[in-house]
Amino acid sequence: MTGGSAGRTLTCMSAPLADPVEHYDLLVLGSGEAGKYIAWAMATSGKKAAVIERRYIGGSCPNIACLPSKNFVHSAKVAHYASQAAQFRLPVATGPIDMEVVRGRKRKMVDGLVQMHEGRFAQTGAELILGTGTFTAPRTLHVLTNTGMTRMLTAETVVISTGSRAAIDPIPGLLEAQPLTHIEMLETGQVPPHLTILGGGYIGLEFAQAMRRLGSEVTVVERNPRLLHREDEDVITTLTGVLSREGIEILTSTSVERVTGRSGSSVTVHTSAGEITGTHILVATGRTPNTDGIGLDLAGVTLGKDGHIQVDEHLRTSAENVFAVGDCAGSPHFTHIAFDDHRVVKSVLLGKSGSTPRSTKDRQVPFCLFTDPEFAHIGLSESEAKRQGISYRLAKLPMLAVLRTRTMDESEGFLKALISTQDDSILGFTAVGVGSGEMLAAVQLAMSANLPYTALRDLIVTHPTLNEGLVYLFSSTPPR
Ligand SMILES: Cc1cc2nc3c(=O)[nH]c(=O)nc-3n(C[C@H](O)[C@H](O)[C@H](O)COP(=O)(O)OP(=O)(O)OC[C@H]3O[C@@H](n4cnc5c(N)ncnc54)[C@H](O)[C@@H]3O)c2cc1C
Ligand SMILES: NC(=O)c1ccc[n+]([C@@H]2O[C@H](COP(=O)([O-])OP(=O)(O)OC[C@H]3O[C@@H](n4cnc5c(N)ncnc54)[C@H](O)[C@@H]3O)[C@@H](O)[C@H]2O)c1
Repeated sequence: MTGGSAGRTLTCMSAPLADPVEHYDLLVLGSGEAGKYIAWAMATSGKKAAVIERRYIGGSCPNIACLPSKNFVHSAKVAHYASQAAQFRLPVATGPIDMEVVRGRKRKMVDGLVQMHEGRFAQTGAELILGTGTFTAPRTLHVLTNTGMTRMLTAETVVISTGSRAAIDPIPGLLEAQPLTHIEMLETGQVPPHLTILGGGYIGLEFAQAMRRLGSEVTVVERNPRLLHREDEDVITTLTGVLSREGIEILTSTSVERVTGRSGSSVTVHTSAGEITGTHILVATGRTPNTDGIGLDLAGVTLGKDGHIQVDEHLRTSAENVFAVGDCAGSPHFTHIAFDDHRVVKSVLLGKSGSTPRSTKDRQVPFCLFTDPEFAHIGLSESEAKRQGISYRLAKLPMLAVLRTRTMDESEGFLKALISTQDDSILGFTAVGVGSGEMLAAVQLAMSANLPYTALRDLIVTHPTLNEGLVYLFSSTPPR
């Protein structure tokens, strides 16, 4: 190991000392969802394993992505409830939101999650090396540690799990405007008076509603004709209606030509639909994989056209005994998919000899957008079925018919399922409504177990729960 500048001066006086090479069974670059679980599993099975992480212990999800954003979403929901206090004949909460308090609750949660991860490293014996890793040769990583030391590491097996970052389009003036990404948004200590959000996808919509409920004026600029443009029309109509009624300005089919000013004071977005002047700008226009500048060419790892690492169905890269997982490997950008990637690689590394390893082929990709109401989906969508010419029977139910929603005064949305015309299998399920993300798993389980829709239709489900809605939904399936 070499030290900082003092150490380097000493070595210059004689022949430079190379770092001793330290050998591991497994090295993981990046401590995100898939990587950390692989390292913990390998260490638990007696292997010498280490994870190199430059900043976020446990990866994006607990530090700067899913969990802190859902923490904000929940604070915003509480603020929304408070704003409806009069309707419930409760004392009315007044005054603006103290964003430092909102951020403080989020920071406390994140601190707890980081401690939890540190505990898991200690418990499993996987080494956590805090520093930045770069490949210098196949399965060889140079690490500049966060304390200024350098280390040279090799391993039998390497897993690349470097994630992705917010894409910033080359729009004139955008970079100079110092826009917020989700990272800065989640660290803001003030409610932005007027937040302009570029992108009407997952990140854009979750933040749009949360920040509106916390007190911002919000404008969403989306280049496509619709928000969430890949989703079914009824999903988009419902969510667009909810967000508009909450006072969010939505501009679709709008292209951004240039940006002037600076986020944090005054910033103007010049668009095809005119100028929008706000105080802050948030970019939420997609993700760029973290695959540049880490020596992947020296490691023999091939990239695809979009910058993701090329992998096979077992997440093997072009380099022998090197795997890539999660966002950087082009897996659908969800934490639960990264978690499944870990199962795939674990089954290759630790599976019983002769057994077929798990694969990414044809796996289910459920997802949930955490707006209020939530939007959750699994399997075939109606628009996709039409596009592919797949016939289906449609069961559809307004959330108003799920009686639990009436007790909460949260009856917006619907449930729908696509049922095969050949047999009784469930092809797809979509829910827009309160608790949709929780309801999804029951239908998903039926689908993965190849149960007919009648299994859910005929279940005795506790009354009054949201899942009871599934009984009514599947009872409305048209006959074959
Ligand atoms: C705002 C936001 C909200 C989201 N909400 C959800 C949600 O609700 N549900 C959901 O399923 N998904 C959500 N996602 C997506 C989800 O966060 C990602 O798909 C998931 O975190 C990807 O995990 P990963 O392991 O591939 O990468 P990451 O978790 O990003 O891990 C990569 C790690 O590698 C480190 N790293 C990178 N390069 C190096 C290097 N050279 N040396 C050392 N370390 C390095 C990074 O610091 C990082 O910690 C959200 C994403 C964002 C941005
Ligand atoms: N609840 C969740 O599971 C969750 C939450 C947040 C993020 N994520 C994951 O993170 C990923 C990234 O989220 P995201 O919102 O950045 O990407 P996204 O792909 O979901 O949405 C990006 C949106 O920006 C639009 N866009 C792109 N360039 C634009 C421009 N120049 N001007 C205006 N609009 C533009 C696109 O048309 C698209 O609608 C998601 O795809 C998702 O996989 C998941």
